[in-house]
Amino acid sequence: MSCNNSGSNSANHPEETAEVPPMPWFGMDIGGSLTKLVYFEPMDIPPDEQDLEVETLKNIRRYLTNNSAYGNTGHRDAHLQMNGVYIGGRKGILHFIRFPTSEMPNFLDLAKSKGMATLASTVCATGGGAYKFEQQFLNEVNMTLHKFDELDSLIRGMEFIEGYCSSECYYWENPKDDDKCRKVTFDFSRPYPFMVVNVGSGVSILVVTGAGKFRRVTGTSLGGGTFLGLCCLLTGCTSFEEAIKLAAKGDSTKVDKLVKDIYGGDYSKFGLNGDLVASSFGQMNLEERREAVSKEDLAKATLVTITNNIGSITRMCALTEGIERVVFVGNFLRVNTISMKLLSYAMEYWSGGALRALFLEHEGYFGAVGCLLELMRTSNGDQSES
Ligand SMILES: Nc1ncnc2c1ncn2[C@@H]1O[C@H](COP(=O)(O)OP(=O)(O)OP(=O)(O)O)[C@@H](O)[C@H]1O
Ligand SMILES: CC(C)(CO)[C@@H](O)C(=O)NCCC(=O)O
Repeated sequence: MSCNNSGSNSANHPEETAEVPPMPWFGMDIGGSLTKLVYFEPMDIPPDEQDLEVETLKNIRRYLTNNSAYGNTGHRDAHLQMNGVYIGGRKGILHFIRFPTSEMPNFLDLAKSKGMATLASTVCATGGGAYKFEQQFLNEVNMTLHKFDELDSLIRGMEFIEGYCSSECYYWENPKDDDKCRKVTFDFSRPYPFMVVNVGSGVSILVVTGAGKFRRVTGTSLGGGTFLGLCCLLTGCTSFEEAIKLAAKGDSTKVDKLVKDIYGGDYSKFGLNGDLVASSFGQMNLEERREAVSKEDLAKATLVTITNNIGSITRMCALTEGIERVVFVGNFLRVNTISMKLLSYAMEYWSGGALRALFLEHEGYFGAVGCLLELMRTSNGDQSES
């Protein structure tokens, strides 16, 4: 990940250097589908401190940084790694790790086996799971979770990373044209006001008006979890990656009813192009149509349905709020250029070019980063939210 360190966040914040908690430094976002773990690996350990460093701490560092897969389901996103980051007056590397939240019992076993319970470390967590798993963390690894709000953490993490990486923010140019479509870096140094659409299991839509100033406008339960759940039901696939691969090969127009299927062409009076979806899954009431579709078509139709619904709600919010820039984040967008391009096109098309869809490279990790930053303010643990 190419990040310049000249952003405003590369300066050491006074509150971050005052008194810092003992290592290891983690930020954890325990979501409805995925748990995101951001680990700060210090690169400036003086030799005398290296000698003093407890074996457990060294082992944890080695284990996390030497592997990119943990068990069957944990992954480190090495392509997102950020070098030369200053946090809490220390210089180091940020590592980005994820695993399914359903694997939490295995994660706790692993943490126990690596000796986490013997370290006097503060663990900061956000996301619903910080509340749901609080007791398990205490009982099984003797860890008290310091909990932070997921949306506060999200915004804090976005501001930090955007200030660090000049190429973090981008948009898709010519999203409808496969030959001309390209990813273009967007200068997001003067961002306010903007909207954030966080597409996780469910979707939260926020309006951000200044540094750390935001409100949650609305949300929808039809999100990334819905796409994956429906796709598993309809196609028999068993993972997000598989669902996206199927969708990439499918044709949703065999599943959906288009305006031209109803009108025979455009519905010109109200500007509805014939190729527009009039009714998602609208062909599937007929047996012969059902027999003619493949699981690839069904996966694509599911992806298009969920994405267009998110796009439609977003557009209405942006209109109501009078906002022109929308940043889409969340792991639903992971390896999912189909949805990013659809959202880009939909924002542009329906707003007559006024709205721009923006995306961030560290798409699903901002909550965990924000949480790690909060850790710097909790050396004595008194900032935790109840
Ligand atoms: N490897 C994966 N396994 C499961 N889901 C994945 C994976 N990669 C991407 N996804 C998608 O990302 C979504 C989860 O995104 P994210 O991690 O941002 O949300 P979350 O924090 O789990 O959910 P919420 O914020 O609603 O609690 C899933 O619903 C799925 O659509
Ligand atoms: C419940 C959360 C905030 C958990 O991250 C998220 O999944 C969400 O915003 N769901 C949508 C809830 C709604 O209908 O507004």
